Amino acid sequence: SINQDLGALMAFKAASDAGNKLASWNSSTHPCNWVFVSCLQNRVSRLVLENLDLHGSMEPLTSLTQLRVLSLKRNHFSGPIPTLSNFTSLKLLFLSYNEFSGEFPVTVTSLLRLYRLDLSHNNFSGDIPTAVNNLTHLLSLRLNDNQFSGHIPYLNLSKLQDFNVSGNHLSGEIPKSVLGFPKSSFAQNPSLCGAPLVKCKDTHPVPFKPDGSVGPNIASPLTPRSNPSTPVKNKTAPKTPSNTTHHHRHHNGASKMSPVILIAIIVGDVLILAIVSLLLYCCFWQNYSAKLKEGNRSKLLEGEKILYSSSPYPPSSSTQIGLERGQMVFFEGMKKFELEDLLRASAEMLGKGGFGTAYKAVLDDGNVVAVKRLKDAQINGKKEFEQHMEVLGRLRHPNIVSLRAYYYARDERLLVCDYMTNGSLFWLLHGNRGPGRSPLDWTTRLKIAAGVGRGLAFIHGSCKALRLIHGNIKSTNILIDQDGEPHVADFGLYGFAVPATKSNGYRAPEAMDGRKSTQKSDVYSFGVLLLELLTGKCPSVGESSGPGGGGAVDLPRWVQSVVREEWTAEVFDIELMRYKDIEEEMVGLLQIAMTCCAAVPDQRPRISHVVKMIEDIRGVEISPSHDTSDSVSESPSLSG
Ligand SMILES: Nc1ncnc2c1ncn2[C@@H]1O[C@H](COP(=O)(O)OP(=O)(O)OP(=O)(O)O)[C@@H](O)[C@H]1O
Repeated sequence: SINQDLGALMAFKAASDAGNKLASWNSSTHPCNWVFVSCLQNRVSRLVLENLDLHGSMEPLTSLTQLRVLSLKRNHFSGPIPTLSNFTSLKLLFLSYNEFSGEFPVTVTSLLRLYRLDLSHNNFSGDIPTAVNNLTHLLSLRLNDNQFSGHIPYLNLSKLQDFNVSGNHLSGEIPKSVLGFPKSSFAQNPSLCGAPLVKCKDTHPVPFKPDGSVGPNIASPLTPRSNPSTPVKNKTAPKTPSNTTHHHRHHNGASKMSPVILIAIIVGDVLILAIVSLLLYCCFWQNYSAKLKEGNRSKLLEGEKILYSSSPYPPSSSTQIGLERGQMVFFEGMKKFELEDLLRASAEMLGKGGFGTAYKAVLDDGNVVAVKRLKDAQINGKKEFEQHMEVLGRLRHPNIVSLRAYYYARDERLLVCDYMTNGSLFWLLHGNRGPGRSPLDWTTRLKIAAGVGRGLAFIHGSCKALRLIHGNIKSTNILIDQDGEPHVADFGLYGFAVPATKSNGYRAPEAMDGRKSTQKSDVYSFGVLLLELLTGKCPSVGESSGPGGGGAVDLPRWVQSVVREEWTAEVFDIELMRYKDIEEEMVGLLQIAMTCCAAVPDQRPRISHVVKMIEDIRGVEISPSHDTSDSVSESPSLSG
């Protein structure tokens, strides 16, 4: 009960807090209200006591049976770690930067829900036990900067993304199962050898699995996570007997062959492979890239040609510039220019969407704008188009892309908007996944979620009579400006669209059968966008518009299919695993996203309410410059 938790915390304070840093812990108040303590269902679930000059033993804490998160990082705890078997709910355990000593705390290996274990920067010694393999959920294992010795055991942890044993006294060859981790994961172990460190001098035997078979490379950080469209639980393929015998057989067969023949075969294979690759490169790639360049150029020229075909005549200087075949209309905040200026501007195609093609245009005066050439679609007539633009052109909000001008002619319709220098959210989330990518950190994602919500809430609330909707919320329509602020683009074009019949991954179920979108279907799409931010997965079913971050998925259905306890380990973007203490915020946003994605439109909240809920997640204005809670953990060894 909570009284038992209170007793444990008071005993711990009495034993460890000589400096009285926990002065406000007082048995006459409820422990769930104490600093550094969080509760779930009236039990202590989270205790983060970092850098508080605490000493002695953590023993009294071991009776907090409902603890999920425990961090005692950067204190002066010493001696062996007590028995931790009572922590059956524990998911994150951070004991780094203390003076703990003794053997690896083997009772930790019975905490089957654990997915982050950080024992780094202590004085642990002895072997790293093979029993760490019991911790099948482990994403992060840090044992660096201790006195561990012996071999690194064979690790069969398929989810492991972050692994560090550097700065110990480990010896022998690095097992193949952890081969994919970088050098820094193993550095400063003078007797450790094999890839990615220097080759072993003696031919050490390949490390064997506990059952004696040769270990395949399972725990590589490059191993992709399971495909979310497949059933979620127990995705680690069990090692079948045939599997292991195969490795055995291979190993035995190879050992019978003379090393010279073996080397000759390998060298031969590599040579053939290299020649074939070179030929393929010469034949196809050069051809392909030439075509690609030509294709882009011709598209641009084609665009320009059509633009020039509706070439203007000397314009007047009034707001509405009269043209023989069309009119350029400017809205507030745009320095007037002539259509000719636009046509003369150097243009670069940004992309093609459902409504037309977008270009970046640099005007003579250096102003950069985005120009969208609309396809014919369902634009009924000039009057209707103009009325629509008049409404859109007046909308101004820090989180929407401002429409600055438009041009209407019989066969040409252009929209001129602010150009957003940092591209779309789609590219920030899914582009360039792989080495060298800088991931989108958690605070930025939260800030984008709140900003997009505010932009959408503004659109929904801007014209009560018209009940404006966006109709096409998706990550390519969220553009980021030079300050990293998100802007909702392409609003209001929905009115020109043919009613949709197919899913694009974001569309609400009721908006797919030809029915009109509503503000509630916008909320659904916004919910999917939140799931995209949280999972890093691309929801664009059937629309391959770029490199997806792990395949296209029906995100609401997938998240629903994962049991809640597994959300953290299964659902969240692996790139977010490097940030600490954000689990509750992520779960909070996930819950909001799922409410937005309710199947019945009436059960979805209004967007203004959603924005409030997002802002309440952190309780302070969400801005990266004031961020303190996303501490990037030291040397994350994620490589993708
Ligand atoms: N104002 C802008 N500033 C910067 N880039 C833009 C701007 N408008 C569009 N883009 C870029 O051009 C690309 C194509 O945009 P466009 O709006 O034509 O298509 P889309 O968003 O992919 O699809 P849809 O037409 O269904 O909205 C977008 O992915 C975006 O990156």
